[in-house]
Amino acid sequence: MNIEELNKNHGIDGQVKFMEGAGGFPFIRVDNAKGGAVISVYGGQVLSFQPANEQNLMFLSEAAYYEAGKGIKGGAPVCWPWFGPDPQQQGRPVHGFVRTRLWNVIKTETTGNGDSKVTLGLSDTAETRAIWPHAFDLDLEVTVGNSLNLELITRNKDTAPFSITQALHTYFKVGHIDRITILGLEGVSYLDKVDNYAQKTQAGAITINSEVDRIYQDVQKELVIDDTAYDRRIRIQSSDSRTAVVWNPWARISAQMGDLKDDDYEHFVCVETANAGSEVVEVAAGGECRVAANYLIERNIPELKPAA
Ligand SMILES: O=P(O)(O)OC[C@H]1O[C@@H](O)[C@H](O)[C@@H](O)[C@@H]1O
Repeated sequence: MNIEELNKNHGIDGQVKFMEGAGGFPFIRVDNAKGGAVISVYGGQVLSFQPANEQNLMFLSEAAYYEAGKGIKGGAPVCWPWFGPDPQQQGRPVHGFVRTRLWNVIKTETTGNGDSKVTLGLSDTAETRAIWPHAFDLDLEVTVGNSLNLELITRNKDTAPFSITQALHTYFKVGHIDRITILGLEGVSYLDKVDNYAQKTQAGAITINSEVDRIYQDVQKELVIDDTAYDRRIRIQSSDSRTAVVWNPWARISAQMGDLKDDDYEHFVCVETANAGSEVVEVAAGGECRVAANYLIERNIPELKPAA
């Protein structure tokens, strides 16, 4: 992909700029009055989002790999057409294959309210059909404004239905893992991956003090990460998703992962907007399905302040 041509065809003066990023991958720098973002065309992956006068929303590992065939650790990887291990146990990659593909730039635009919108896309090729034998168009629409909006659209170009699971596997930056609470999953049942997929029920808000890897099912629309270290709340509003995945690797796994520093687990949590576990989506021939997440940072919430 030629950066000069990308800028000529899709750059927007002062707002959307293409550049060569880490690993030689094309990156997109988005800036407007409300916030900024960096998007990698490799992986179709937002790497950072920073509303004006705010800390970054996202964790991006300093030890991340920027190499063809490897996922970039951090930001918002796209897991598709399956979430987690290969559902057919054929040794295909965990979380599918689109996070390790170079996507196409479909279009860039400024919306009516001054947000910047970038649409990336990926379609089947002989190589993808050898991994997953279906014809598809996959689009990711990234809208950068006061909040960050991600919408993933799957179109089935085949003559037969296909089934997918999927996730927006976002890594949220937190002040310290000891100082966060995740709200909105109280009383919700989940599969506990660190306890052999045992089915459990969430008692109260989530706090994290050991490895957590859970698939929550029948989830309502809004979740909140309440971060008292950064004195902010991240509001996660999901559409067309009934599954939420909460993941923190904790110390041992963080130290084992080559693309995380030993203590990185203290500074992120993944709260993923998904269709996964028992929520498998069937897409009719010629049909489409969507999943979307909106991330908004709120600060200085009066009800969080101690009474005067
Ligand atoms: O592939 P990544 O980005 O390292 O993420 C891996 C993790 O992703 C999470 O979504 C899964 O629930 C975990 O089981 C898994 O370990």
